[in-house]
Amino acid sequence: MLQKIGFIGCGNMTKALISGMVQSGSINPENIIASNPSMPNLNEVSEKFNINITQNNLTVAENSDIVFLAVKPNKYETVIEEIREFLREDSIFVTIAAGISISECENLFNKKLKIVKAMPNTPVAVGEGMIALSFNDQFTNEEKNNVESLFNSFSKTVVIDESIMNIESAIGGSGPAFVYVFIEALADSAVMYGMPRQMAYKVAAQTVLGSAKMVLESGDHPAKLKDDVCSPGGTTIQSIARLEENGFRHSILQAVKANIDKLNS
Ligand SMILES: NC(=O)C1=CN([C@@H]2O[C@H](COP(=O)(O)OP(=O)(O)OC[C@H]3O[C@@H](n4cnc5c(N)ncnc54)[C@H](OP(=O)(O)O)[C@@H]3O)[C@@H](O)[C@H]2O)C=CC1
Ligand SMILES: O=C(O)[C@@H]1CCC=N1
Repeated sequence: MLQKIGFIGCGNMTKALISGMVQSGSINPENIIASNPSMPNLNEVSEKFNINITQNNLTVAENSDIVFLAVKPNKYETVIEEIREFLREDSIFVTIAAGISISECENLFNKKLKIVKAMPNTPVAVGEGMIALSFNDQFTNEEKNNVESLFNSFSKTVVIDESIMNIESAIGGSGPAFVYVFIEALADSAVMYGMPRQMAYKVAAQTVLGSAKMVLESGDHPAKLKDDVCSPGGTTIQSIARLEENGFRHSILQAVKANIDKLNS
């Protein structure tokens, strides 16, 4: 059983993961510990979620069954060097860093460890996360199932081959930022015509949420769902024509390409 869950680095992604874990009710906050050099984020998660906190990464490394390394990719080498002798042989190490591969982590540890590459996104904080998982060759099927069950208890998950992890990262990990820009733009355009701003955010966000649910639950192709909204000679098709004229789809394709190019650089 994966009883004790540790986070090294308590930034935006750790705060979202802890929020999702605790609010799902599937993980007892007493079994979560996070470390960070500075205190403000630690105090925030301690006050909000009642988890354990420390400024010492080794306390997390030594006392956790599953250790998330949630620092920026450029800090990986230093932190792995710091903790490598302190992780237990049977611990599971989870890397969530964009663009860092399992084999890079294996090389930094320079010993056999159970390593999961996980790519979460911030909506995990509200129970609507998407997490992709890849495992190295050190897991039994039962251990993989246990890890998957843990992630499934607070998020949607998908197990993928690591060769497509950067693609998943570009749309699943980064995607929420694209969607927030879309929501903000939609709301701004309503504000421009006089709608109160908070009302505009509510209408725009609920519209995105409902549309996403239609894709997930109807099983219909997104193009069919779009066609259902576009009345012949109506208003929506005027907007769609303008979006196409301005290269909306191409712009998204280019945004994802830039993301993947950066991950591969
Ligand atoms: N944000 C996101 O949506 C996603 C992020 N990720 C990945 O998650 C990781 C973290 O990203 P994110 O949370 O956004 O970044 P943040 O900058 O918000 O958080 C990083 C945290 O690491 C802490 N830190 C710095 N040095 C150390 C150290 N030596 N030991 C322990 N903690 C340290 C920082 O503390 P301090 O501020 O005190 O320096 C900070 O709180 C990245 O690798 C990123 O690729 C993956 C998917 C999505
Ligand atoms: O921007 C980043 O580098 C991270 C990875 C995925 C989301 N945020």
